[in-house]
Amino acid sequence: MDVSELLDDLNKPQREAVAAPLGHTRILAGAGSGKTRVLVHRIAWLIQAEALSPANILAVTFTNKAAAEMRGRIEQMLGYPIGGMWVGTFHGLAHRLLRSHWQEAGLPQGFQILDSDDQLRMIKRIIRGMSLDEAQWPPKQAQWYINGQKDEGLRAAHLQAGEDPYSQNMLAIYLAYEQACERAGVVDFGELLLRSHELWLKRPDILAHYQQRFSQILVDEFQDTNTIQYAWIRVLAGQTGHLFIVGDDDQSIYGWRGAKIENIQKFHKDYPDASTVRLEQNYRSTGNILAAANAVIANNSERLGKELWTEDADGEPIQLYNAYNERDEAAYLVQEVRNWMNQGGKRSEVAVLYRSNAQSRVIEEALMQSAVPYRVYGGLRFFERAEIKDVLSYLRLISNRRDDAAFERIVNIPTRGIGAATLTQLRQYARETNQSMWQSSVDFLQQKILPARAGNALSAFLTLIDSLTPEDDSMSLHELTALVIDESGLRTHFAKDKTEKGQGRIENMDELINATREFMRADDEEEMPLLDAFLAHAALEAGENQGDQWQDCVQLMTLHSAKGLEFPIVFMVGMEEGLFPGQKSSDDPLRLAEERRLCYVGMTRARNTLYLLYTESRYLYGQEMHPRPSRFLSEIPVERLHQVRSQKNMAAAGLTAIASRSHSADDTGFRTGQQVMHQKFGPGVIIDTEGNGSHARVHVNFKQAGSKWLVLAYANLETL
Ligand SMILES: Nc1ncnc2c1ncn2[C@@H]1O[C@H](COP(=O)(O)OP(=O)(O)OP(=O)(O)O)[C@@H](O)[C@H]1O
Ligand SMILES: [Mg+2]
Repeated sequence: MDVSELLDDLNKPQREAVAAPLGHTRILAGAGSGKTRVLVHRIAWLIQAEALSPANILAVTFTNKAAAEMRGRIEQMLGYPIGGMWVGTFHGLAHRLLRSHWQEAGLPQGFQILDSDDQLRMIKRIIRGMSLDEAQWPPKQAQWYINGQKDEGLRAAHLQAGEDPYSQNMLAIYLAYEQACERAGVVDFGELLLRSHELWLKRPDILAHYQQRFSQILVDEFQDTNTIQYAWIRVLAGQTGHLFIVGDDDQSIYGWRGAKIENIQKFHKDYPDASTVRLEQNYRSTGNILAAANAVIANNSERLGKELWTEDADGEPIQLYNAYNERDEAAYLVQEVRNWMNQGGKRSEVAVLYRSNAQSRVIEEALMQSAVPYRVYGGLRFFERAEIKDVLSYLRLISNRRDDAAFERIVNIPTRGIGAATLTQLRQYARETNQSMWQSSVDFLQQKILPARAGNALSAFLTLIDSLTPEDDSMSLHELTALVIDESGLRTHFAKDKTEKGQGRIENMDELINATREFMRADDEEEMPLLDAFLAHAALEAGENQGDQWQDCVQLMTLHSAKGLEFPIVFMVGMEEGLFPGQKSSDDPLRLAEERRLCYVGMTRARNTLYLLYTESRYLYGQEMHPRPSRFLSEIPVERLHQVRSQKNMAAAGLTAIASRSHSADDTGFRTGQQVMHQKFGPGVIIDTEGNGSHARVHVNFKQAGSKWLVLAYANLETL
């Protein structure tokens, strides 16, 4: 593609933006108006028309997937690879920077990334170590506090506790957490940005190097940057760098995680000479979809205000389906997907979007039963599954003995007789001597502090890790992974669990071996040991590459992770009050506005057909609900909607659909929703049933004991 062609498939304001003179540019425009397309063309323009080197360009995208697509698209346009360009997420880019400057940033060379689950465990331990009551000081709350401070660029040292116990304890936990991370040589997600930002501030020479290099900085989805991310960009741009930011205030959906819509306006104040381009033509959706989305978002106040129009025909009306319950909802969805496939459509052209991850299970089941391949983005991702994290923790400890989170996770998995008392002693010693758990263990063994049995068990564990650590690089990563799974005893451990769950865990571990076999280091990671590159990949990309990349799959994801994407067919499920908008948002105008933006994001993902589904009754989080239809549905002009079936039919169809399934009353003698009594656990409600005969199981939500799966043959349940 030569220079003139770069501008061919663009409208006038888009061309203006792509070919803008070097300087600061802000693009403010609604969904599907070509913002991302303009950003991609701009990069090609910088290289071709402005004769800049790809190495001068740094582009920030919202997901790793978007980054890969962007790179591919530009290479396709230019006809050659653009290795030197940096494109990635904020976290990915910050991570890359810290890998190159670990020493200057005060990190160990093999520092590992702590994902939010690891982080929570660590915080839990700290709270216990401080003898605080976990019920009164929930670890999740402390995690939220810590991450919130980091998003604002604040360390414990920057903060001052007030008089109240809340701020005092939170600050103390934050401080202890920072020290524990330091000791373990691990960084959490927020730390990646915070630390690279600090690195630049304390090392002007390093900053100058990057400022000289990255004269062009482009940011997609700017409306969802938080304080530290914006600060990071500003520092990098300095006096000479040029910023090209694109965003849509109506699509800001991460306020709950510290994103600041205001950054869009702040940008204008911080860079008064920036030119602003507005795009108003939508190229993605049909007239009906666009009109409906515009009508919904119009209910928000305090918008920067823009209208979108399309040259497209109205297209099909929006399909509104009133399901009987969540299974009926899933059954209808599967039926429509199959219709689409029968017409020659591809599965990957279909997206199912939900508000909460917990909604995916029923839909997954329905798709599975009909043998429709699907892929889940986000949610319980492959790399977040317990057994995978166990194996990864072994690998992490193999790579870095100071990784306390990994040590703690697997020291007694599978059980090897290292008890809580030993661990408490070790932790205390580690804190006092400011050493890792590993080093503390070594000291303990040398000084023969532990009783013989505990000492032997601990010593066996250390020997195991040492023996698994390769001495040279003659062993491939997947051989090492297989070895770890077998020698650690994890395989035998999980094989003892004969249920499907246990089987699934083994399959997952085998899939991990596949993942390590297929893993290829990125160009910029050549210096890094393959194992470390893989561990970083596992932490950063969790879930994004799940399933077989090449298989034609229906795409399942939360509304949040659908941002920036588009699909010919979109199903939005669970359009119900209490779920979407969520319960807590109903009486908080700010949160409600954010939910509405999320609805706008969801609707504008659809190109041709949009389905909105809601149910009369739903089991979620172990409770039965009888929700009202979402208020967002009533904000859509009726002439844009087509009610798919009448409510009465629906209820009947829903009932037969349920009765015809294996999960029905005939198999177990119980039905969902039934009240039961258990001798030990007390009263509860059946929330699911499966299997039959002696294998029949019921899932019961007990008032006191929480939810449990019980085998009917042994449960002695009484109906109430
Ligand atoms: N001038 C154009 N001519 C034809 N198609 C276009 C044009 N501009 C954009 N498109 C197409 O419209 C769709 C939406 O574009 P894009 O994804 O860049 O929009 P966006 O503004 O980034 O949307 P979002 O806000 O959802 O991120 C894409 O399929 C894109 O290829
Ligand atoms: Mg976009």
